[in-house]
Amino acid sequence: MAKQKIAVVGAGLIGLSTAVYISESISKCSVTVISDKFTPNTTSDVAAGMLIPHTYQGIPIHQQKQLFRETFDYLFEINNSSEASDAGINLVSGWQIFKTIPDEVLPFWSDVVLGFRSMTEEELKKFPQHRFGQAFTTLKCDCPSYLLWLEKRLKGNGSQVYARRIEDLWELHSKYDVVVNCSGIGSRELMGDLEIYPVRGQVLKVDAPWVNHFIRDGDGLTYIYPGIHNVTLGGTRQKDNWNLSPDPRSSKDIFDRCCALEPSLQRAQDIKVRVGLRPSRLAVRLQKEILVHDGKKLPVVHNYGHGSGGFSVHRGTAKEAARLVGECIAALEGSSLKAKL
Ligand SMILES: Cc1cc2nc3c(=O)[nH]c(=O)nc-3n(C[C@H](O)[C@H](O)[C@H](O)COP(=O)(O)OP(=O)(O)OC[C@H]3O[C@@H](n4cnc5c(N)ncnc54)[C@H](O)[C@@H]3O)c2cc1C
Ligand SMILES: O=C([O-])CC(=O)C(=O)O
Repeated sequence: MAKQKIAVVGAGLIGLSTAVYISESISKCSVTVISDKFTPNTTSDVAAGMLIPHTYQGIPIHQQKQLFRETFDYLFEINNSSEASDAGINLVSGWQIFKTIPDEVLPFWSDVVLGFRSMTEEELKKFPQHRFGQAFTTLKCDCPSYLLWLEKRLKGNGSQVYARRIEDLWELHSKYDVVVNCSGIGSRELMGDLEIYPVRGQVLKVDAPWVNHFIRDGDGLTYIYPGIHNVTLGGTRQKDNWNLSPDPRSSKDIFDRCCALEPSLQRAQDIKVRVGLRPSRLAVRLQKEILVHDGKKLPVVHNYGHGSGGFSVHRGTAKEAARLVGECIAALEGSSLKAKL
């Protein structure tokens, strides 16, 4: 039987990781990634890349935990291999601190990260404004390195990668059997999905190599995340704001908030400002859809809407998207067999 041709739209974290999963798990297909932007110009490049889950209101907690666990285990294996530095993956320990005791003292992901415990009184002395904290070790991606590594893996296994903007998924019908839509915030226009909205995030990427412990305020607004090449200082969360230009007042506010938690950051050098639009939705859209037009059918698998947590769940959602692609291929093969009989 001829190989089924799969087009993946989008070359951010979700498109590339989904394309890698499909190409490495389904032998009877060829994979092509088509995207208008590539690293270093995607939202995924702006992210801090920390594996700390955000809660999706529209997904049952046990499923979110499973998506996180699959992603953590996958990246932990890379971290423990000689690929770690090429892939830009490292382990990082640190603190999530709270001004008041949170409702969830033990979050659902506490037994997936490593060594989760409450902070001691001694540790909390560093943060006089905060009353409670969680200490743990998790993984961090250097996002541009990880995206390049995924792209290299894809090209290495014979997949194709093209730069092109898609206005309508039907453009792909004549050449591809199944389309996988990983266009992130682009799905608002491409699919007319009004459930997806941007949450603007501005961060600073700074040089401060002496900072090697992460600090995250539990309010989710202020964070200091040391990575392989720089430290990410955050942030902002501005719902429905599409502005990709850096705002100098936000930069000063972020810097001041981070210095209040880690005063040594006053000496940080080489400060770069980055802005990204989190593709936010009540739940990730991880679903099969058969588009029908003029009697023709186009099987589509959607995988978009990861909001603030794409890095934390990407491998899990890639696996589920690949399973749905497998179902589409089985249905196509079944119908072509029927047509021959
Ligand atoms: C400031 C900030 C910090 C973050 N920190 C973290 C973190 O620490 N941990 C975490 O888990 N998550 C974090 N995130 C969230 C994470 O970045 C996102 O969830 C993730 O990057 C989404 O990936 P994506 O591939 O869906 O989107 P994108 O990276 O936006 O990729 C979408 C792709 O689709 C392409 N595309 C769109 N429309 C079309 C079209 N019509 N035709 C062709 N191509 C198209 C785009 O060019 C792009 O290549 C952060 C986000 C921000 C903004
Ligand atoms: O909240 C965090 O710790 C980082 C993040 O995911 C974001 O800014 O979206």
